[in-house]
Amino acid sequence: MTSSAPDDSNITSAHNEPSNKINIGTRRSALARIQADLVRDELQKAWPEKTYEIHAMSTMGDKNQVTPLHEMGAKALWTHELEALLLEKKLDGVVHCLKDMPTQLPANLKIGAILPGEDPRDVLVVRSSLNTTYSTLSSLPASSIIGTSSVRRSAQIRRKYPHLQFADVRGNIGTRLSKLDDPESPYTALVLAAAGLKRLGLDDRISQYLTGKEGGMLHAVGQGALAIEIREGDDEMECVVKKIACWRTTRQMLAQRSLMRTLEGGCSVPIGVETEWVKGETSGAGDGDVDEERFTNELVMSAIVVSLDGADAAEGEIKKVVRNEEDADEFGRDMARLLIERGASEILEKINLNRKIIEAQGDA
Ligand SMILES: NCc1[nH]cc(CCC(=O)O)c1CC(=O)O
Repeated sequence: MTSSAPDDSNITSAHNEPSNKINIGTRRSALARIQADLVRDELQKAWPEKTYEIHAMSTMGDKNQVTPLHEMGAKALWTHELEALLLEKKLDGVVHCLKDMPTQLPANLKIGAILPGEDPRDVLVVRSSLNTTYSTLSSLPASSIIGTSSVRRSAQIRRKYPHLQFADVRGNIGTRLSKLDDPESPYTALVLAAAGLKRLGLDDRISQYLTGKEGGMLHAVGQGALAIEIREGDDEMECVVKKIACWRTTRQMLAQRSLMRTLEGGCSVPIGVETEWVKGETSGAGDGDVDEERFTNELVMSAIVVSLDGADAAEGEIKKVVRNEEDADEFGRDMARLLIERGASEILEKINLNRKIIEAQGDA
């Protein structure tokens, strides 16, 4: 009934098949496959009469692990080959970590559904040989090397822990963990997303959970959430995936993505965010699950834009009633406006200018 195709050649045209067969695309990493299986299982529960096939494919982003991320056109690399198959109707939906999706999707594609979120936090993973000695960022000795290729992570850590150093680390989560533990490795610890580790059953590698309060680290926009990308106008597929969507997570994520879109930051720009539903003073009248919404219709968002060296930051926190997706979008724009008032544009302009100088010098 379900299988993982080893390569593109196994893909048959979905539009030639009976419409109760759903073709789901995903990347080839262990995590991507687990995520696709998770989505398939949920769909199967929601629509047991349909059949599902998962097509796992490697993408350019997976193959090229040498070129610095910000020089590769960033996020599109992980997604565009799968998106081409989606547009050709060889796939009906593509499962992504929402974090890896650009805020502006290609023409004729859209997010069909956002699923209930996994833990959105970043975590510290200390090298096996040292993880009984050190378990927090603050306990790491001076000049410890943190493996991360994310400027959002390194900039925020630099801000709070200026005695730490950083080195790039790339590859799937499994690859990164083996690089960390390799006796020859320079790394003392990595910072990773809790969601990926938990989905892989690697929670036992987590040394410290990082949040705004703990370690001064806000996570990436979209972190922890899975999204299903579909074609615009594919109303049938939209109806299928909407049944497994989570409206609460959807609104959080739309707010986060609206912030990022307004600030025009890609994944290579240090924007951190945290959102949480809290019990509001006003009640009822949402367009989601009214009973539940009565108790938690206010969204709190904390966000930060940091300079690469961690010296400058624009930060803010907003709490607001979010009753629908339009409110969520507006919430993100409000937060962007607040951060801009507090100097975010200057920080982002400086980062973009530095990148242009480096590119002009041909410095890979
Ligand atoms: N950029 C890679 C990536 N994209 C999504 C996740 C984790 C899972 C998620 O955030 O949903 C990861 C790994 C990481 O950052 O540690």
